[in-house]
Amino acid sequence: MTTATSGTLLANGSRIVIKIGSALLVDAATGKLRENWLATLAEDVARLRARGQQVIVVSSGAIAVGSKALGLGPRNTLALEESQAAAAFGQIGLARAYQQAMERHDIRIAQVLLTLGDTERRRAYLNARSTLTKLLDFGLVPVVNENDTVATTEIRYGDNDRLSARVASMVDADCLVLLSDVDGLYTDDPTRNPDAKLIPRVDAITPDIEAMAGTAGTDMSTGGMVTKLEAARIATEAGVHMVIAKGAVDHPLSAIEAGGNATWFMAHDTPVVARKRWISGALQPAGTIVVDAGAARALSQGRSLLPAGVSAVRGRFDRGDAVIVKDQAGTELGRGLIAYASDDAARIAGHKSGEIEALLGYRGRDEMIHRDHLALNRAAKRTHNAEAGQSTAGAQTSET
Ligand SMILES: Nc1ncnc2c1ncn2[C@@H]1O[C@H](COP(=O)(O)OP(=O)(O)O)[C@@H](O)[C@H]1O
Ligand SMILES: N[C@@H](CCC(=O)OP(=O)(O)O)C(=O)O
Repeated sequence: MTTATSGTLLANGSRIVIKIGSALLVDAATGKLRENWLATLAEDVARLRARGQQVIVVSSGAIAVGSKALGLGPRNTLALEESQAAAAFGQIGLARAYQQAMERHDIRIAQVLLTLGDTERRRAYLNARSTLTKLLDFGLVPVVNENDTVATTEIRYGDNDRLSARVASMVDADCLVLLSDVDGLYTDDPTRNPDAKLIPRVDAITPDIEAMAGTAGTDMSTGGMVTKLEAARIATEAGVHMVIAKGAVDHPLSAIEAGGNATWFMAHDTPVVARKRWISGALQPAGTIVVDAGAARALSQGRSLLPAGVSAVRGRFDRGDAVIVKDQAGTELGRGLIAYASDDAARIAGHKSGEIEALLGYRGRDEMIHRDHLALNRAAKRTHNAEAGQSTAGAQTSET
């Protein structure tokens, strides 16, 4: 991959998550936030937003700021309750610094504190996802950190590398940027081995790649490369590209786009993602299915389309053909492979799945389009997220 291509992945993504490490944001000697640097990051964020990109920041630094101000020792020497108290104190200063830096560009921020459990338990996950997407729809920049004060050993990440990857996967981001004190993954820890070489691109996180990762180089940070590779695995498996780059330069995002040193971890296409890409990009649609509002909302939650949610069938097609799915206003929601030929689809449209056999004389599939065969447009997913919280009861779709 050329550096131009890698910069393009950041420039072209519509949703970007940026993780900022403690060592970058906080001066180790004074424990003060690097406000001048933050100002250049805010300029970068404003530039991304001006071209229509949505941005989420995941920022570390609460413990580093709080522990210094409370006169406590380095982070790796603190007891859990000391670091939790330091985080509670430091988080206020952290949020204020982001607010001041961003409001110079008329960007409003919102604070979101999450634990590991919040990204793993389904209900909490769905709530966190809809809050984040609602904030993006409102035009805000969510600033996320771990909810250190409530997190017990079992439910805490302890590192924002993995948290940021979960957030990126949760909101269906295109690109996750880990800004660090190092400009990428090296063959060995470059702070200990001067012969270590930068690896510009990783397509698969093999045992050889894992063997290169060491722990953190400063006593302010946690995890080092080990948690960054774990983040890369979470992100790439969820279809999110990830890049590790040096943050300690002015305008660090511009530097990445300009093709500066970095390591890119390329997103995987899972079989379902690959099939959906093929459905939406390669197949010529033979007809159109119009769905009602409840079905449109529930489709965007990832459910299958049942006949009952279909209000019109247009065109002539066979079973297995690609069709366009539209809402009643005529907006394309996505494309999918239909389980019925057009005549049968028209006959069962608006009917419950249990009536299919009586209507057609054979027991076909319950779903008109199975969710694994439905490639939704991003905007359709966002519409749902913006409306999440509204009841989808009665929506004519299926969890299958
Ligand atoms: N193979 C490696 N390549 C690059 N850095 C490595 C490697 N192994 C260990 N490290 C260490 O990881 C550090 C970055 O992680 P960390 O200090 O946790 O940063 P952050 O605060 O940005 O999360 C580097 O400064 C380096 O000391
Ligand atoms: N939640 C913690 C940050 C945890 C963390 O991952 O820190 P870092 O390794 O510097 O990214 C804090 O705000 O201090």
